[in-house]
Amino acid sequence: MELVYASSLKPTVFDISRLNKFTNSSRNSAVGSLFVPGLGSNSANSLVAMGSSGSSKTKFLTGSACYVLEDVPHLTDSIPDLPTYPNPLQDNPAYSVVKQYFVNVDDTVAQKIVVHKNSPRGTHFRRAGPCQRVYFESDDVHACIVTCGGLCPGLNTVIREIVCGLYHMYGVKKVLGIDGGYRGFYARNTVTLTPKTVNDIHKRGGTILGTSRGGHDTSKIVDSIQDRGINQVYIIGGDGTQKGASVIFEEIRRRGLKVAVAGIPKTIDNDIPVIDKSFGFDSAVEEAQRAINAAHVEAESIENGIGVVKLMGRYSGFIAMYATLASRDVDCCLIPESPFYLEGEGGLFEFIEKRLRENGHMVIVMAEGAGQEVLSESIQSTDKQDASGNKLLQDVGLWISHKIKDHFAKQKKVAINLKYIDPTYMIRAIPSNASDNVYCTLLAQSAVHGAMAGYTGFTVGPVNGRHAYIPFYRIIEKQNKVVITDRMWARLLSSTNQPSFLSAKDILEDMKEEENCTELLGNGDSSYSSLIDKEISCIYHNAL
Ligand SMILES: Nc1ncnc2c1ncn2[C@@H]1O[C@H](COP(=O)(O)OP(=O)(O)O)[C@@H](O)[C@H]1O
Ligand SMILES: O=P(O)(O)OC[C@H]1O[C@](O)(COP(=O)(O)O)[C@@H](O)[C@@H]1O
Ligand SMILES: [Mg+2]
Repeated sequence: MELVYASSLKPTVFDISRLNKFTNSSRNSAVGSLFVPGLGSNSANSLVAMGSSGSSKTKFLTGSACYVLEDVPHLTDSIPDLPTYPNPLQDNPAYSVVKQYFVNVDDTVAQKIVVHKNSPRGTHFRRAGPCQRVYFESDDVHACIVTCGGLCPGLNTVIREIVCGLYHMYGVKKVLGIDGGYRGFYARNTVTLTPKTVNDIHKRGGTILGTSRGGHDTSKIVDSIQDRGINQVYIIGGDGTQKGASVIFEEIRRRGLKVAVAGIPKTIDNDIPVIDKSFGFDSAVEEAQRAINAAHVEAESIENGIGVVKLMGRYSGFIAMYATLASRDVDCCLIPESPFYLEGEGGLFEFIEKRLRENGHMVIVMAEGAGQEVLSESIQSTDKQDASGNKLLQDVGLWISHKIKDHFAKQKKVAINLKYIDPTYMIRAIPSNASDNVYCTLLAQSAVHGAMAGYTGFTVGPVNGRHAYIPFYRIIEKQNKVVITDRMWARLLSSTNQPSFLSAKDILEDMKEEENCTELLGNGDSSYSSLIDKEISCIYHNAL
Protein backbone atom coordinates (compact mmCIF):
# COMPACT_ATOMS: atom_id res chain seq x y z
CA MET A 1 0.00 0.00 0.00
CA GLU A 2 1.46 3.34 -1.10
CA LEU A 3 0.55 6.71 0.27
CA VAL A 4 0.43 9.76 -1.98
CA TYR A 5 -0.71 13.26 -1.25
CA ALA A 6 -2.73 15.28 -3.67
CA SER A 7 -4.17 18.76 -3.22
CA SER A 8 -4.68 19.82 0.37
CA LEU A 9 -6.69 16.77 1.37
CA LYS A 10 -5.35 13.86 3.31
CA PRO A 11 -5.55 10.89 1.00
CA THR A 12 -5.82 7.16 1.41
CA VAL A 13 -4.30 4.95 -1.23
CA PHE A 14 -5.57 1.57 -2.28
CA ASP A 15 -5.30 -0.89 -5.11
CA ILE A 16 -7.91 -0.17 -7.78
CA SER A 17 -8.54 -3.89 -8.27
CA ARG A 18 -10.21 -3.79 -4.86
CA LEU A 19 -12.47 -0.92 -5.79
CA ASN A 20 -15.41 -3.16 -6.57
CA LYS A 21 -15.36 -4.93 -3.23
CA PHE A 22 -14.55 -1.78 -1.39
CA THR A 23 -17.34 0.32 -2.87
CA ASN A 24 -19.89 -2.49 -2.58
CA SER A 25 -19.31 -2.55 1.14
CA SER A 26 -19.80 1.18 1.39
CA ARG A 27 -23.27 1.45 -0.10
CA ASN A 28 -24.70 2.75 3.13
CA SER A 29 -22.40 5.72 3.29
CA ALA A 30 -23.66 9.27 3.01
CA VAL A 31 -24.93 10.38 -0.39
CA GLY A 32 -22.17 11.87 -2.47
CA SER A 33 -19.22 10.51 -0.60
CA LEU A 34 -17.34 7.25 -0.56
CA PHE A 35 -16.81 5.81 2.87
CA VAL A 36 -13.11 5.35 3.48
CA PRO A 37 -12.03 3.48 6.59
CA GLY A 38 -9.99 5.86 8.65
CA LEU A 39 -11.51 8.93 7.01
CA GLY A 40 -15.06 8.50 8.21
CA SER A 41 -18.04 9.32 6.04
CA ASN A 42 -17.55 13.06 6.02
CA SER A 43 -18.06 14.17 2.44
CA ALA A 44 -15.26 16.70 2.84
CA ASN A 45 -12.82 13.81 2.98
CA SER A 46 -11.42 12.60 -0.28
CA LEU A 47 -9.51 9.55 -1.18
CA VAL A 48 -6.74 9.06 -3.62
CA ALA A 49 -6.61 5.70 -5.29
CA MET A 50 -3.47 4.54 -6.96
CA GLY A 51 -3.77 1.21 -8.65
CA SER A 52 -2.24 -0.62 -11.50
CA SER A 53 -3.67 -1.35 -14.91
CA GLY A 54 -1.22 -3.86 -16.27
CA SER A 55 1.91 -1.81 -16.05
CA SER A 56 0.15 1.51 -15.77
CA LYS A 57 -0.65 3.11 -12.44
CA THR A 58 -3.84 5.06 -12.07
CA LYS A 59 -4.60 7.93 -9.72
CA PHE A 60 -8.12 8.64 -8.55
CA LEU A 61 -9.34 11.19 -6.10
CA THR A 62 -12.97 11.25 -5.06
CA GLY A 63 -15.08 13.97 -3.52
CA SER A 64 -18.64 14.69 -2.60
CA ALA A 65 -21.60 13.88 -4.87
CA CYS A 66 -19.62 11.11 -6.54
CA TYR A 67 -16.92 13.40 -7.85
CA VAL A 68 -13.95 11.52 -9.32
CA LEU A 69 -10.68 13.05 -10.47
CA GLU A 70 -8.73 10.79 -12.82
CA ASP A 71 -5.43 12.45 -12.21
CA VAL A 72 -2.21 12.26 -14.19
CA PRO A 73 1.10 11.03 -12.78
CA HIS A 74 3.56 13.46 -11.24
CA LEU A 75 7.33 13.21 -11.05
CA THR A 76 7.08 13.19 -7.25
CA ASP A 77 5.01 9.97 -7.36
CA SER A 78 8.22 8.06 -8.00
CA ILE A 79 10.88 10.63 -6.97
CA PRO A 80 9.70 12.20 -3.71
CA ASP A 81 11.16 15.39 -2.22
CA LEU A 82 12.04 17.03 -5.52
CA PRO A 83 12.83 20.72 -5.06
CA THR A 84 10.37 23.27 -6.47
CA TYR A 85 10.93 26.77 -7.81
CA PRO A 86 8.67 29.80 -8.30
CA ASN A 87 7.14 29.87 -11.78
CA PRO A 88 9.19 32.38 -13.85
CA LEU A 89 5.92 33.58 -15.39
CA GLN A 90 5.17 35.50 -12.23
CA ASP A 91 7.94 37.95 -13.21
CA ASN A 92 6.87 38.07 -16.85
CA PRO A 93 5.56 41.59 -17.61
CA ALA A 94 2.96 40.17 -20.00
CA TYR A 95 1.41 37.98 -17.35
CA SER A 96 2.01 39.94 -14.16
CA VAL A 97 -1.19 41.91 -14.71
CA VAL A 98 -3.34 38.86 -15.42
CA LYS A 99 -5.65 38.08 -12.54
CA GLN A 100 -5.55 34.43 -11.53
CA TYR A 101 -3.14 33.48 -14.24
CA PHE A 102 -2.08 30.35 -12.38
CA VAL A 103 -4.48 27.46 -12.26
CA ASN A 104 -5.66 26.41 -8.85
CA VAL A 105 -4.29 23.01 -7.85
CA ASP A 106 -7.87 21.85 -7.24
CA ASP A 107 -9.22 23.02 -10.64
CA THR A 108 -10.62 20.16 -12.67
CA VAL A 109 -12.64 19.75 -15.85
CA ALA A 110 -15.82 17.66 -15.97
CA GLN A 111 -16.01 14.97 -18.62
CA LYS A 112 -19.80 14.97 -18.74
CA ILE A 113 -21.53 18.33 -18.79
CA VAL A 114 -25.04 17.25 -19.61
CA VAL A 115 -26.41 16.32 -16.21
CA HIS A 116 -29.69 15.89 -14.39
CA LYS A 117 -30.44 17.22 -10.97
CA ASN A 118 -29.70 13.83 -9.40
CA SER A 119 -26.73 12.85 -11.57
CA PRO A 120 -23.46 11.93 -9.92
CA ARG A 121 -20.74 14.49 -10.69
CA GLY A 122 -18.66 11.79 -12.37
CA THR A 123 -15.22 11.84 -13.94
CA HIS A 124 -13.01 14.94 -14.02
CA PHE A 125 -9.55 15.67 -15.36
CA ARG A 126 -6.88 18.03 -14.07
CA ARG A 127 -7.22 21.47 -15.61
CA ALA A 128 -4.23 22.42 -17.79
CA GLY A 129 -2.32 25.66 -17.25
CA PRO A 130 0.58 27.30 -15.49
CA CYS A 131 1.19 26.36 -11.84
CA GLN A 132 2.66 28.56 -9.12
CA ARG A 133 5.58 26.21 -8.46
CA VAL A 134 7.62 24.41 -11.11
CA TYR A 135 9.84 21.36 -10.81
CA PHE A 136 12.57 22.42 -13.23
CA GLU A 137 15.00 25.33 -13.21
CA SER A 138 15.04 26.95 -16.64
CA ASP A 139 18.76 26.38 -17.19
CA ASP A 140 18.43 22.70 -16.31
CA VAL A 141 15.72 21.89 -18.82
CA HIS A 142 16.77 19.91 -21.86
CA ALA A 143 13.63 19.30 -23.91
CA CYS A 144 13.05 17.29 -27.06
CA ILE A 145 10.19 17.14 -29.57
CA VAL A 146 9.24 14.27 -31.86
CA THR A 147 6.46 13.87 -34.44
CA CYS A 148 5.17 10.41 -35.40
CA GLY A 149 2.52 8.79 -37.61
CA GLY A 150 0.72 10.31 -40.61
CA LEU A 151 0.90 13.99 -41.50
CA CYS A 152 -1.70 16.40 -40.24
CA PRO A 153 -2.18 20.18 -40.68
CA GLY A 154 -0.79 22.02 -37.66
CA LEU A 155 2.19 19.81 -36.78
CA ASN A 156 4.62 22.65 -37.43
CA THR A 157 2.52 25.07 -35.41
CA VAL A 158 2.67 22.76 -32.38
CA ILE A 159 6.46 22.40 -32.78
CA ARG A 160 6.84 26.17 -33.08
CA GLU A 161 4.73 26.91 -30.04
CA ILE A 162 6.46 24.34 -27.81
CA VAL A 163 9.81 25.90 -28.69
CA CYS A 164 8.57 29.49 -28.27
CA GLY A 165 6.59 28.63 -25.12
CA LEU A 166 9.64 27.06 -23.49
CA TYR A 167 11.89 29.98 -24.50
CA HIS A 168 9.63 32.93 -23.88
CA MET A 169 7.57 31.77 -20.91
CA TYR A 170 10.12 29.68 -19.04
CA GLY A 171 13.52 30.86 -20.32
CA VAL A 172 14.41 27.35 -21.53
CA LYS A 173 17.18 27.44 -24.14
CA LYS A 174 17.89 23.77 -24.90
CA VAL A 175 15.30 22.24 -27.22
CA LEU A 176 16.13 19.38 -29.54
CA GLY A 177 14.10 18.15 -32.52
CA ILE A 178 14.19 14.37 -33.09
CA ASP A 179 14.44 13.63 -36.78
CA GLY A 180 12.00 11.19 -38.38
CA GLY A 181 9.70 9.90 -35.63
CA TYR A 182 10.45 7.41 -32.85
CA ARG A 183 13.28 5.69 -34.68
CA GLY A 184 15.01 9.08 -34.89
CA PHE A 185 15.86 8.77 -31.19
CA TYR A 186 18.40 6.09 -31.96
CA ALA A 187 18.90 6.06 -35.71
CA ARG A 188 18.90 9.63 -37.00
CA ASN A 189 20.33 13.07 -36.39
CA THR A 190 18.78 15.67 -34.16
CA VAL A 191 18.23 19.37 -34.85
CA THR A 192 18.57 22.26 -32.45
CA LEU A 193 15.36 24.25 -32.28
CA THR A 194 15.25 27.96 -31.40
CA PRO A 195 12.51 30.58 -31.83
CA LYS A 196 14.50 31.83 -34.81
CA THR A 197 14.68 28.47 -36.61
CA VAL A 198 10.96 27.79 -36.08
CA ASN A 199 9.78 31.35 -36.69
CA ASP A 200 7.72 30.80 -39.84
CA ILE A 201 7.26 27.05 -39.93
CA HIS A 202 3.56 27.30 -39.06
CA LYS A 203 2.98 28.54 -42.61
CA ARG A 204 4.15 25.22 -44.03
CA GLY A 205 2.39 21.87 -44.20
CA GLY A 206 3.97 18.65 -42.95
CA THR A 207 6.48 18.51 -40.12
CA ILE A 208 9.94 20.05 -40.25
CA LEU A 209 11.12 17.16 -38.08
CA GLY A 210 9.93 14.42 -40.41
CA THR A 211 7.85 11.49 -39.26
CA SER A 212 7.64 7.71 -39.59
CA ARG A 213 5.61 4.64 -38.82
CA GLY A 214 6.98 1.62 -36.95
CA GLY A 215 10.45 1.53 -35.40
CA HIS A 216 9.38 1.97 -31.80
CA ASP A 217 12.06 0.35 -29.64
CA THR A 218 11.29 1.45 -26.09
CA SER A 219 14.56 0.66 -24.42
CA LYS A 220 16.66 2.16 -27.21
CA ILE A 221 14.51 5.31 -27.10
CA VAL A 222 14.84 5.66 -23.33
CA ASP A 223 18.60 4.91 -23.53
CA SER A 224 18.87 7.78 -25.98
CA ILE A 225 16.83 10.10 -23.71
CA GLN A 226 19.04 9.16 -20.77
CA ASP A 227 22.34 9.44 -22.69
CA ARG A 228 21.47 12.87 -24.06
CA GLY A 229 20.37 14.15 -20.65
CA ILE A 230 16.89 14.99 -21.90
CA ASN A 231 14.41 15.71 -19.10
CA GLN A 232 11.26 16.83 -20.98
CA VAL A 233 9.91 14.80 -23.90
CA TYR A 234 7.13 16.24 -26.08
CA ILE A 235 5.55 13.57 -28.27
CA ILE A 236 3.18 14.66 -31.03
CA GLY A 237 1.16 11.91 -32.67
CA GLY A 238 -2.01 9.85 -32.96
CA ASP A 239 -3.33 6.81 -31.12
CA GLY A 240 -0.31 4.66 -32.04
CA THR A 241 2.09 7.39 -30.96
CA GLN A 242 0.33 7.86 -27.62
CA LYS A 243 0.61 4.10 -27.00
CA GLY A 244 4.32 4.45 -27.70
CA ALA A 245 4.51 7.49 -25.38
CA SER A 246 2.81 5.52 -22.64
CA VAL A 247 5.41 2.73 -22.70
CA ILE A 248 8.25 5.27 -22.87
CA PHE A 249 6.79 6.91 -19.76
CA GLU A 250 6.58 3.54 -17.97
CA GLU A 251 10.19 2.71 -18.78
CA ILE A 252 11.35 6.16 -17.65
CA ARG A 253 9.53 5.69 -14.37
CA ARG A 254 10.94 2.19 -13.96
CA ARG A 255 14.44 3.62 -14.33
CA GLY A 256 13.64 6.35 -11.78
CA LEU A 257 14.53 9.21 -14.14
CA LYS A 258 13.40 12.81 -13.61
CA VAL A 259 11.95 13.09 -17.12
CA ALA A 260 8.49 14.50 -17.89
CA VAL A 261 6.67 12.87 -20.84
CA ALA A 262 3.91 14.93 -22.47
CA GLY A 263 1.73 13.77 -25.37
CA ILE A 264 0.07 16.13 -27.84
CA PRO A 265 -2.71 14.29 -29.71
CA LYS A 266 -2.47 14.49 -33.49
CA THR A 267 -4.73 12.89 -36.02
CA ILE A 268 -6.56 14.16 -39.01
CA ASP A 269 -9.11 11.34 -38.53
CA ASN A 270 -10.27 12.75 -35.14
CA ASP A 271 -10.20 9.20 -33.77
CA ILE A 272 -8.75 10.07 -30.34
CA PRO A 273 -11.26 9.65 -27.50
CA VAL A 274 -12.02 11.99 -24.57
CA ILE A 275 -10.84 15.22 -26.25
CA ASP A 276 -13.32 17.43 -28.10
CA LYS A 277 -11.47 17.13 -31.41
CA SER A 278 -7.94 16.78 -32.69
CA PHE A 279 -5.93 19.56 -34.34
CA GLY A 280 -5.88 19.59 -38.13
CA PHE A 281 -9.38 18.19 -38.29
CA ASP A 282 -10.99 21.59 -38.92
CA SER A 283 -8.43 22.42 -41.61
CA ALA A 284 -9.09 19.05 -43.27
CA VAL A 285 -12.85 19.59 -43.30
CA GLU A 286 -12.35 23.04 -44.78
CA GLU A 287 -9.95 21.85 -47.48
CA ALA A 288 -12.28 18.94 -48.32
CA GLN A 289 -14.84 21.54 -49.40
CA ARG A 290 -12.68 22.35 -52.43
CA ALA A 291 -12.76 18.73 -53.58
CA ILE A 292 -16.50 18.43 -52.96
CA ASN A 293 -17.08 21.69 -54.85
CA ALA A 294 -15.09 20.38 -57.79
CA ALA A 295 -17.07 17.13 -57.76
CA HIS A 296 -20.31 19.09 -57.66
CA VAL A 297 -19.32 21.41 -60.51
CA GLU A 298 -18.30 18.42 -62.65
CA ALA A 299 -21.45 16.44 -61.84
CA GLU A 300 -23.78 19.38 -62.37
CA SER A 301 -22.29 20.28 -65.73
CA ILE A 302 -23.18 17.09 -67.50
CA GLU A 303 -26.25 14.91 -67.85
CA ASN A 304 -26.42 12.20 -65.16
CA GLY A 305 -23.14 13.36 -63.71
CA ILE A 306 -21.87 11.61 -60.59
CA GLY A 307 -19.00 12.98 -58.49
CA VAL A 308 -17.29 10.60 -56.06
CA VAL A 309 -14.91 12.08 -53.46
CA LYS A 310 -12.78 9.95 -51.15
CA LEU A 311 -11.66 11.54 -47.88
CA MET A 312 -9.41 10.24 -45.11
CA GLY A 313 -10.75 8.26 -42.17
CA ARG A 314 -9.41 4.77 -41.69
CA TYR A 315 -11.72 3.64 -38.91
CA SER A 316 -13.65 6.86 -38.14
CA GLY A 317 -15.72 8.85 -40.61
CA PHE A 318 -15.60 12.27 -38.94
CA ILE A 319 -13.98 14.14 -41.85
CA ALA A 320 -16.53 12.75 -44.32
CA MET A 321 -19.43 13.48 -41.96
CA TYR A 322 -18.44 17.09 -41.17
CA ALA A 323 -17.37 17.85 -44.74
CA THR A 324 -20.77 16.62 -45.90
CA LEU A 325 -22.66 18.65 -43.33
CA ALA A 326 -20.63 21.75 -44.18
CA SER A 327 -21.05 21.43 -47.94
CA ARG A 328 -24.78 20.80 -48.54
CA ASP A 329 -23.87 19.66 -52.06
CA VAL A 330 -23.46 16.05 -50.98
CA ASP A 331 -26.21 13.53 -51.70
CA CYS A 332 -24.71 10.56 -49.92
CA CYS A 333 -22.00 10.16 -47.28
CA LEU A 334 -20.49 6.73 -46.58
CA ILE A 335 -18.41 6.09 -43.46
CA PRO A 336 -16.79 3.02 -41.85
CA GLU A 337 -19.21 3.06 -38.90
CA SER A 338 -22.30 2.75 -41.09
CA PRO A 339 -22.36 -0.41 -43.21
CA PHE A 340 -24.07 -0.15 -46.59
CA TYR A 341 -24.93 -2.43 -49.48
CA LEU A 342 -25.11 -1.84 -53.22
CA GLU A 343 -27.84 -3.97 -54.80
CA GLY A 344 -31.56 -4.32 -54.17
CA GLU A 345 -34.19 -2.41 -52.30
CA GLY A 346 -32.79 0.32 -50.05
CA GLY A 347 -29.30 -0.18 -51.54
CA LEU A 348 -26.89 2.43 -52.90
CA PHE A 349 -27.65 1.77 -56.59
CA GLU A 350 -31.37 2.28 -56.06
CA PHE A 351 -30.65 5.58 -54.29
CA ILE A 352 -28.35 6.78 -57.09
CA GLU A 353 -31.03 6.01 -59.68
CA LYS A 354 -33.57 7.98 -57.65
CA ARG A 355 -31.30 11.03 -57.23
CA LEU A 356 -30.38 11.07 -60.91
CA ARG A 357 -34.08 10.93 -61.82
CA GLU A 358 -34.87 13.80 -59.41
CA ASN A 359 -31.82 16.08 -59.84
CA GLY A 360 -29.93 14.85 -62.90
CA HIS A 361 -26.67 14.67 -60.92
CA MET A 362 -25.29 13.61 -57.54
CA VAL A 363 -22.25 13.77 -55.26
CA ILE A 364 -21.03 10.90 -53.08
CA VAL A 365 -18.49 11.48 -50.31
CA MET A 366 -16.85 8.49 -48.72
CA ALA A 367 -14.31 7.89 -46.00
CA GLU A 368 -11.44 5.65 -47.08
CA GLY A 369 -12.43 3.03 -44.48
CA ALA A 370 -16.08 2.86 -45.58
CA GLY A 371 -17.52 -0.33 -47.03
CA GLN A 372 -14.40 -2.42 -46.48
CA GLU A 373 -16.58 -5.45 -45.70
CA VAL A 374 -18.50 -5.17 -49.01
CA LEU A 375 -15.26 -4.57 -50.81
CA SER A 376 -13.56 -7.64 -49.34
CA GLU A 377 -16.56 -9.78 -50.32
CA SER A 378 -16.15 -8.53 -53.85
CA ILE A 379 -12.37 -8.64 -54.30
CA GLN A 380 -9.91 -10.75 -52.41
CA SER A 381 -8.86 -8.74 -49.39
CA THR A 382 -5.30 -8.73 -48.18
CA ASP A 383 -4.29 -8.53 -44.55
CA LYS A 384 -1.40 -6.23 -45.25
CA GLN A 385 -0.37 -3.77 -42.55
CA ASP A 386 1.84 -0.70 -42.45
CA ALA A 387 4.98 -0.59 -40.30
CA SER A 388 2.93 0.49 -37.27
CA GLY A 389 0.48 -2.40 -37.63
CA ASN A 390 -2.37 -0.35 -39.14
CA LYS A 391 -4.41 -2.25 -41.72
CA LEU A 392 -3.63 -1.18 -45.28
CA LEU A 393 -6.92 -0.43 -46.99
CA GLN A 394 -7.97 -1.07 -50.57
CA ASP A 395 -9.01 2.01 -52.56
CA VAL A 396 -12.73 1.99 -51.88
CA GLY A 397 -13.33 5.12 -53.99
CA LEU A 398 -11.91 3.55 -57.10
CA TRP A 399 -13.71 0.28 -56.41
CA ILE A 400 -17.11 1.92 -55.91
CA SER A 401 -16.64 4.08 -59.01
CA HIS A 402 -16.13 0.92 -61.08
CA LYS A 403 -19.09 -0.77 -59.43
CA ILE A 404 -21.41 2.17 -60.20
CA LYS A 405 -20.20 2.35 -63.81
CA ASP A 406 -20.66 -1.42 -64.26
CA HIS A 407 -24.14 -1.30 -62.77
CA PHE A 408 -25.40 1.42 -65.13
CA ALA A 409 -23.61 -0.10 -68.13
CA LYS A 410 -25.34 -3.45 -67.46
CA GLN A 411 -28.70 -1.78 -66.99
CA LYS A 412 -28.42 0.09 -70.31
CA LYS A 413 -31.18 2.55 -69.21
CA VAL A 414 -29.19 5.58 -68.06
CA ALA A 415 -25.82 6.69 -69.40
CA ILE A 416 -23.90 8.10 -66.47
CA ASN A 417 -20.80 10.26 -66.35
CA LEU A 418 -18.71 9.61 -63.26
CA LYS A 419 -15.69 11.56 -62.01
CA TYR A 420 -13.66 10.22 -59.09
CA ILE A 421 -11.63 12.66 -57.01
CA ASP A 422 -9.09 11.50 -54.40
CA PRO A 423 -7.77 14.60 -52.57
CA THR A 424 -6.65 12.70 -49.44
CA TYR A 425 -2.93 13.47 -49.41
CA MET A 426 -3.47 17.00 -50.76
CA ILE A 427 -5.71 17.70 -47.78
CA ARG A 428 -3.29 16.23 -45.26
CA ALA A 429 -0.35 18.24 -46.54
CA ILE A 430 -1.79 21.75 -46.15
CA PRO A 431 -0.78 24.15 -43.38
CA SER A 432 -3.35 24.54 -40.63
CA ASN A 433 -6.12 27.12 -40.89
CA ALA A 434 -6.54 30.04 -38.49
CA SER A 435 -8.65 28.22 -35.92
CA ASP A 436 -6.34 25.19 -35.88
CA ASN A 437 -3.36 27.53 -35.45
CA VAL A 438 -4.91 28.99 -32.32
CA TYR A 439 -5.82 25.50 -31.10
CA CYS A 440 -2.27 24.20 -31.71
CA THR A 441 -0.87 27.14 -29.74
CA LEU A 442 -3.06 26.33 -26.74
CA LEU A 443 -2.16 22.63 -26.89
CA ALA A 444 1.57 23.38 -27.04
CA GLN A 445 1.45 25.90 -24.20
CA SER A 446 -0.64 23.60 -22.00
CA ALA A 447 1.85 20.78 -22.58
CA VAL A 448 4.76 23.05 -21.63
CA HIS A 449 3.00 24.27 -18.45
CA GLY A 450 2.23 20.66 -17.48
CA ALA A 451 5.78 19.39 -17.95
CA MET A 452 7.28 22.38 -16.12
CA ALA A 453 4.89 21.72 -13.22
CA GLY A 454 6.22 18.17 -12.97
CA TYR A 455 3.23 16.36 -14.46
CA THR A 456 4.12 13.45 -16.70
CA GLY A 457 2.49 10.54 -18.53
CA PHE A 458 -0.27 12.78 -19.83
CA THR A 459 -1.88 13.85 -23.06
CA VAL A 460 -3.22 17.37 -23.25
CA GLY A 461 -6.49 18.31 -24.91
CA PRO A 462 -9.77 20.18 -24.61
CA VAL A 463 -12.61 18.46 -22.75
CA ASN A 464 -15.84 20.37 -23.17
CA GLY A 465 -13.86 23.41 -24.29
CA ARG A 466 -11.42 23.48 -21.33
CA HIS A 467 -7.88 22.19 -21.70
CA ALA A 468 -7.05 19.31 -19.41
CA TYR A 469 -4.32 16.76 -18.63
CA ILE A 470 -5.58 13.28 -19.44
CA PRO A 471 -3.77 10.09 -18.37
CA PHE A 472 -2.39 8.08 -21.29
CA TYR A 473 -4.53 5.03 -20.53
CA ARG A 474 -7.71 7.02 -21.21
CA ILE A 475 -6.46 8.14 -24.62
CA ILE A 476 -5.30 4.75 -25.82
CA GLU A 477 -8.02 2.48 -24.46
CA LYS A 478 -10.29 2.90 -27.47
CA GLN A 479 -10.83 4.91 -30.66
CA ASN A 480 -13.24 7.76 -31.12
CA LYS A 481 -15.88 6.80 -33.69
CA VAL A 482 -18.99 8.32 -35.21
CA VAL A 483 -21.94 6.93 -33.26
CA ILE A 484 -24.58 6.25 -35.86
CA THR A 485 -27.34 6.11 -33.26
CA ASP A 486 -26.38 9.63 -32.12
CA ARG A 487 -27.90 12.99 -33.11
CA MET A 488 -25.03 14.13 -35.35
CA TRP A 489 -25.42 11.21 -37.77
CA ALA A 490 -29.19 11.74 -37.72
CA ARG A 491 -28.59 15.39 -38.65
CA LEU A 492 -26.48 14.25 -41.58
CA LEU A 493 -29.10 11.75 -42.74
CA SER A 494 -31.78 14.39 -42.61
CA SER A 495 -29.54 16.86 -44.46
CA THR A 496 -28.66 14.51 -47.33
CA ASN A 497 -31.88 12.52 -47.20
CA GLN A 498 -29.89 9.39 -47.97
CA PRO A 499 -31.02 5.96 -46.82
CA SER A 500 -29.58 4.81 -43.48
CA PHE A 501 -28.95 1.36 -45.03
CA LEU A 502 -30.01 -0.05 -41.69
CA SER A 503 -33.14 -1.97 -40.80
CA ALA A 504 -34.78 -1.42 -37.41
CA LYS A 505 -33.25 -4.77 -36.42
CA ASP A 506 -29.75 -3.57 -37.35
CA ILE A 507 -30.20 -0.43 -35.26
CA LEU A 508 -31.32 -2.45 -32.26
CA GLU A 509 -28.31 -4.74 -32.66
CA ASP A 510 -26.02 -1.73 -32.94
CA MET A 511 -27.38 -0.25 -29.73
CA LYS A 512 -27.06 -3.61 -27.96
CA GLU A 513 -23.48 -3.91 -29.12
CA GLU A 514 -22.73 -0.45 -27.73
CA GLU A 515 -24.21 -1.49 -24.40
CA ASN A 516 -22.28 -4.77 -24.34
CA CYS A 517 -19.14 -2.95 -25.22
CA THR A 518 -19.56 -0.60 -22.28
CA GLU A 519 -20.35 -3.56 -20.03
CA LEU A 520 -17.23 -5.38 -21.15
CA LEU A 521 -15.07 -2.35 -20.75
CA GLY A 522 -16.53 -1.78 -17.32
CA ASN A 523 -15.59 -5.26 -16.17
CA GLY A 524 -12.31 -5.51 -17.98
CA ASP A 525 -8.90 -4.28 -16.99
CA SER A 526 -8.57 -1.64 -19.63
CA SER A 527 -11.29 0.85 -18.82
CA TYR A 528 -11.06 2.34 -15.39
CA SER A 529 -13.33 5.14 -16.51
CA SER A 530 -16.22 2.76 -17.13
CA LEU A 531 -15.45 0.89 -13.94
CA ILE A 532 -15.46 4.05 -11.89
CA ASP A 533 -18.56 5.41 -13.64
CA LYS A 534 -20.42 2.16 -12.99
CA GLU A 535 -19.34 2.04 -9.38
CA ILE A 536 -20.22 5.62 -8.54
CA SER A 537 -23.60 5.51 -10.20
CA CYS A 538 -24.28 2.24 -8.36
CA ILE A 539 -23.40 3.71 -4.99
CA TYR A 540 -25.30 6.85 -5.80
CA HIS A 541 -28.49 5.09 -6.77
CA ASN A 542 -28.30 2.74 -3.82
CA ALA A 543 -27.81 5.67 -1.53
CA LEU A 544 -30.81 7.59 -2.88
N1 LIG B 1 1.16 -0.31 -29.31
C1 LIG B 1 2.24 0.44 -29.56
N2 LIG B 1 3.28 0.44 -28.70
C2 LIG B 1 4.38 1.20 -28.95
N3 LIG B 1 4.52 1.99 -30.04
C3 LIG B 1 3.52 2.03 -30.93
C4 LIG B 1 2.32 1.26 -30.74
N4 LIG B 1 1.49 1.50 -31.79
C5 LIG B 1 2.15 2.38 -32.60
N5 LIG B 1 3.36 2.69 -32.08
C6 LIG B 1 4.36 3.59 -32.68
O1 LIG B 1 3.81 4.90 -32.81
C7 LIG B 1 4.27 5.51 -34.01
C8 LIG B 1 3.10 6.06 -34.79
O2 LIG B 1 2.02 5.12 -34.90
P1 LIG B 1 1.00 5.13 -36.13
O3 LIG B 1 -0.06 4.15 -35.84
O4 LIG B 1 1.78 4.94 -37.38
O5 LIG B 1 0.47 6.61 -36.20
P2 LIG B 1 -0.47 7.46 -35.25
O6 LIG B 1 0.29 7.77 -34.02
O7 LIG B 1 -0.76 8.65 -36.05
O8 LIG B 1 -1.68 6.60 -34.98
C9 LIG B 1 5.03 4.46 -34.78
O9 LIG B 1 6.41 4.76 -34.69
C10 LIG B 1 4.69 3.16 -34.09
O10 LIG B 1 5.75 2.23 -34.10
O1 LIG C 1 -0.43 6.46 -46.28
P1 LIG C 1 -0.03 6.74 -44.87
O2 LIG C 1 0.92 7.87 -44.74
O3 LIG C 1 0.46 5.54 -44.15
O4 LIG C 1 -1.29 7.26 -44.11
C1 LIG C 1 -2.62 6.92 -44.36
C2 LIG C 1 -3.43 7.08 -43.11
O5 LIG C 1 -3.04 8.18 -42.33
C3 LIG C 1 -4.18 8.91 -41.87
O6 LIG C 1 -4.25 10.10 -42.61
C4 LIG C 1 -4.04 9.30 -40.45
O7 LIG C 1 -3.75 8.22 -39.64
P2 LIG C 1 -2.83 8.39 -38.35
O8 LIG C 1 -3.41 9.52 -37.56
O9 LIG C 1 -2.93 7.07 -37.65
O10 LIG C 1 -1.46 8.70 -38.80
C5 LIG C 1 -5.34 7.98 -42.19
O11 LIG C 1 -6.51 8.69 -42.46
C6 LIG C 1 -4.85 7.25 -43.38
O12 LIG C 1 -5.48 6.01 -43.51
MG1 LIG D 1 -3.62 6.17 -35.82
